[in-house]
Amino acid sequence: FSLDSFEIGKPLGKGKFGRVYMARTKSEPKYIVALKCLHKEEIVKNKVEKQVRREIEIQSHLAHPNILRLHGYFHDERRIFLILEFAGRGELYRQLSQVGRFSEKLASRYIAQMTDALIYLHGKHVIHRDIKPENILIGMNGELKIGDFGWSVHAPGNRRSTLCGTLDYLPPEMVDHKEHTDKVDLWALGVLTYEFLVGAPPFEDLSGHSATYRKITRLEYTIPSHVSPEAADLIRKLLRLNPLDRLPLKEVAVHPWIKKYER
Ligand SMILES: CC(C)CCNC(=O)Cn1cc(-c2ccc3c(-c4nc5ccccc5[nH]4)n[nH]c3c2)cn1
Repeated sequence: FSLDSFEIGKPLGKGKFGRVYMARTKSEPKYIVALKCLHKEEIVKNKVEKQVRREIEIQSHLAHPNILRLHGYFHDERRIFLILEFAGRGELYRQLSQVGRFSEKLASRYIAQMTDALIYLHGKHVIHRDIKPENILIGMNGELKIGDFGWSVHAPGNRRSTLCGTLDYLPPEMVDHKEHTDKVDLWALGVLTYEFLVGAPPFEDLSGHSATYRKITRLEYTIPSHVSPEAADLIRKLLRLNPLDRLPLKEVAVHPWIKKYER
């Protein structure tokens, strides 16, 4: 592949270190993809070439219906191009902000898909570490696709550089810069379940980062009464300070709130 193999369409947003465009292969079969353009000088300037190489290496070996595919990549002297799967219904956080919060049925089916994807990732000793609505896309048939692998590492990981963006999904062990395991994704799954049902993350504190840190490390959150007892039970079993106390993925997959709505 080269840039010449594609007709470039509308911009789909700006991911990390670059922009993403809708694109179509010129030759038959005409394939719609998301073409991400990364600028080499940006990558070098931000000293993330190792991370980008690792992310490309990780993502190119993953194949799961709920994980966004990296079909391939190529580069010219200035840029790296990633040929990513096009997700037909766009960004999950947009859907969530449009409707406010999801029904129990939709939230349960989404969490079941995320659980499947995490079982697959952890089976390959990959920790995602950045599960949040902004990194999840929706496919043509309404299925979720985990996108960005900006922070995935081979377990056990120990994040070095500072995190940018929201802290809402950070588990206590990462707040305290402790060594962490794949159990960080279980915490994030609990935060995601809460946010799908409530419309805001459990430890959100708009007054700033330190307030959010404090709520996380003290496990300060409340579950609104409209959330069903089964969903509340699952949230409580995932949002545990001790990573070893969090419900394992195999048990999440058969939890009553998940079984209740499965197809
Ligand atoms: C190597 C590393 C630094 C980057 C590797 N990871 C990514 O590139 C993660 N990433 C995926 C995207 C992305 C963004 C948007 C889309 C879309 C998409 N489909 C849409 C439909 C309607 C409206 C918006 C849409 N965006 N499909 N696939 C995408 C893929 C952006 N960054």
